[in-house]
Amino acid sequence: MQKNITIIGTGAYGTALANVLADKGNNVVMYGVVEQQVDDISINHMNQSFFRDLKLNENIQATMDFVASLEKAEYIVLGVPTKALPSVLKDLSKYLKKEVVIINTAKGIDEQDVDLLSKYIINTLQPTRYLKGYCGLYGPSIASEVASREPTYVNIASNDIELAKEVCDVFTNEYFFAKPSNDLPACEISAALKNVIAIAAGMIDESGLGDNAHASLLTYGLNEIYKIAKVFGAKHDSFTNYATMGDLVLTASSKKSRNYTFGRMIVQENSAKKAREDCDFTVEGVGTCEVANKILDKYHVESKLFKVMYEIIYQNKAPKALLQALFTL
Ligand SMILES: NC(=O)C1=CN([C@@H]2O[C@H](COP(=O)(O)OP(=O)(O)OC[C@H]3O[C@@H](n4cnc5c(N)ncnc54)[C@H](OP(=O)(O)O)[C@@H]3O)[C@@H](O)[C@H]2O)C=CC1
Ligand SMILES: O=C(CO)COP(=O)(O)O
Repeated sequence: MQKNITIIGTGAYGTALANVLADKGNNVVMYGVVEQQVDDISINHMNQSFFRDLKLNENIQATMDFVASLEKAEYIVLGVPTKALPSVLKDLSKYLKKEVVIINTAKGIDEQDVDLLSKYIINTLQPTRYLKGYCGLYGPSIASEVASREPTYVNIASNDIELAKEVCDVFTNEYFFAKPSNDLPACEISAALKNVIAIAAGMIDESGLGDNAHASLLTYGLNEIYKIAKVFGAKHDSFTNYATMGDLVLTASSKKSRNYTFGRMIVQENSAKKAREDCDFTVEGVGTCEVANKILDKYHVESKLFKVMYEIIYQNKAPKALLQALFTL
């Protein structure tokens, strides 16, 4: 059955998911803060800031009017980066007037409480009494490929598995396949932390260490992610699904990944500081690396990989420290 869905954010992923949902026959309204993107979607049925000449589903509407965008919403997809969530949630708390299911796609960790992003979102919206349910959507899904309607599998994770199944039905179409998971901590912690491993993988590959080293890093990284996710109640069984292993393999191997590309820039410029200054695209792994280190401290977890990545990104340690930490005796 046709659902009314609002997507917050007219960036790469919000737009890709709008296409998925509209192709399924849902009514999709996007809310954006960038006029050029909103107009491009509404008038030209394109979002050329991200997808050049790709034609989007013509039924997608876009607006800069937040209140109007929420009017009919039954489901709200949060399609903004983690750092934008506080302001989006503040606005939602103010303007929500009917019950909605929230589907978050931001890959991050709550920096303030050093805790799950889902907990932060739920705790912020619960007092409104309009939060009907919460899910996270995670998996190996580069936005441009999703927008081009290339086959993609993701997990919809929720503490309420029946809700996860319902939301999977809302998203699944002939090229986008959503599978339910009841392990929200595994999916969301892994979705966030894999971006740091992707930066490390970009560094390893740009250093010319070879495919063996690349695969070894991913194996090591997945184990380190599990060690940290366990703190939040993640189950080991969940570490072979799309949101965990799948997204790590993709993001840490694809030249289309911004985190991986940023890792390569660090080695090219021989400085994470310089790479950060030159980087004009969203790289969630940078912020996540800092919170990951707060988790290590708070919960007394050891991780050589996350520690050295913090030193490289935030303490100006030379990029070669990664190789010394992982590939020397
Ligand atoms: N791109 C991808 O392949 C995938 C991304 N994700 C995740 O999705 C999240 C969003 O990423 P992505 O779409 O790529 O990011 P982008 O940088 O492409 O787009 C983010 C969009 O959100 C806008 N925005 C920022 N603040 C607000 C706000 N307060 N209200 C409304 N819109 C706002 C930005 O505007 P402005 O430019 O002005 O800041 C921009 O249009 C990230 O957490 C990412 O990890 C998940 C899977 C795949
Ligand atoms: O999370 C992603 C794919 O699943 C997108 O990765 P990047 O943010 O590194 O481009």
